[in-house]
Amino acid sequence: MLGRVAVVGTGLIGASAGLAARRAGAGRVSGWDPDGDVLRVAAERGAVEAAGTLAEAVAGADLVVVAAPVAELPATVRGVLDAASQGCAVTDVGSTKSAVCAAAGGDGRFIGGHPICGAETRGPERASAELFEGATWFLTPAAGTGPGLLRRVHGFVTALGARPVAIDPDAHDRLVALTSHLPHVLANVLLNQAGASRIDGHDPLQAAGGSLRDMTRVAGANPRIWVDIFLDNREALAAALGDQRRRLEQVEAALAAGDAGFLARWIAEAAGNRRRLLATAYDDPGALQRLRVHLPDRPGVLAGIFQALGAERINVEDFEMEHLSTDRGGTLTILVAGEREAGRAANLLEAQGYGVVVAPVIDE
Ligand SMILES: NC(=O)C1=CN([C@@H]2O[C@H](COP(=O)(O)OP(=O)(O)OC[C@H]3O[C@@H](n4cnc5c(N)ncnc54)[C@H](O)[C@@H]3O)[C@@H](O)[C@H]2O)C=CC1
Ligand SMILES: O=C(O)C(=O)Cc1ccc(O)cc1
Repeated sequence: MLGRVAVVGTGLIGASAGLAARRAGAGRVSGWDPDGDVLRVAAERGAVEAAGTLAEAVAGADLVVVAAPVAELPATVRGVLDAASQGCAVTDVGSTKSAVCAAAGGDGRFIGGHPICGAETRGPERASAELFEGATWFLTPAAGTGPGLLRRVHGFVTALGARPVAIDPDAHDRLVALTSHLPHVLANVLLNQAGASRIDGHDPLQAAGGSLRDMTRVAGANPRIWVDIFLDNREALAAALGDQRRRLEQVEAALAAGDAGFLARWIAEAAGNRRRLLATAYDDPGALQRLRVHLPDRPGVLAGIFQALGAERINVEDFEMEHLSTDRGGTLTILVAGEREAGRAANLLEAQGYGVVVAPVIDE
């Protein structure tokens, strides 16, 4: 039983938490956001019941979820702890944990939190009750955390479909510097580098293939969130960037020396690491096959393909649609488990007149 929940900051993550809490049977979900329009939309979407003030939202709650931008979290969490009852658990969803945990000053009611999921968008318009399904959700219990309150936050995270993982706040910040903040920095660097270049009159962005698109999905993500995250985690991020620079220098040196052996070993090491990365999302990543299908830009084409695969009971593990232009159509990438299934899917789509390229996701 989730009891009464309050959400402070009803943007993308806060409103998603509200929707998911309601779906999981929370008694009542009240919400507050300093932006009246955001709060109104969150309420219209059924994520929260709008409260007039932070104190009104928090009054009578068993659990408060603070979902404000990282720079606002220390002061907001302190304000929530002042307003909340002695038996109320308080958590947050911020992308960094050290500063907000320090600001809570050892108050046993606060347990930091961070769901590892999201979208390159913001605001309650895009909120979804399913956002947290299957996601890792870090929690930072401390020595003074009350066991009953930890059980409440743990139960809340589980009820939203996520997997709670306990971690020390500083370790959390070093870990996400590597897994999330560094990739976001590099996505912006890659696009700005290609975007600022002209090669013999050509704009590289007009001629980019799948690798640039795949590596820059998160470029340009919500600056209201990401400026705060980069600055708040600047130490761990600087260390990660320093290590990155040394690794790039190794590649530069191998290129200068024509060291094919180094390059082959380096690629093989990355293939092994990619297998371990995918193993967290797929049961047998080695069996995954990637089908690339070029599609015309016409309504119903995608539905037709999925219906045909569904009728043959071919399970689509994952897919992505890359739209090129109205004239050039787009590329559909489908992941299917097993060579036999991939072959069946390719035959089916070729019989419908599509060109299909099949390749293993991990090329041994
Ligand atoms: N977007 C994502 O993919 C993820 C974001 N996070 C974290 O979740 C938090 C919220 O991010 P989003 O929902 O994506 O951003 P958002 O921009 O959609 O929502 C943030 C909301 O916080 C409100 N806000 C600003 N100052 C506030 C204050 N002092 N008190 C209460 N609310 C305040 C804003 O008006 C806005 O509605 C951030 O700390 C972010 O680091 C965590 C995991 C994933
Ligand atoms: O995986 C990523 O880096 C994302 O882009 C989604 C995301 C964004 C912010 C977080 O704090 C956690 C996950």
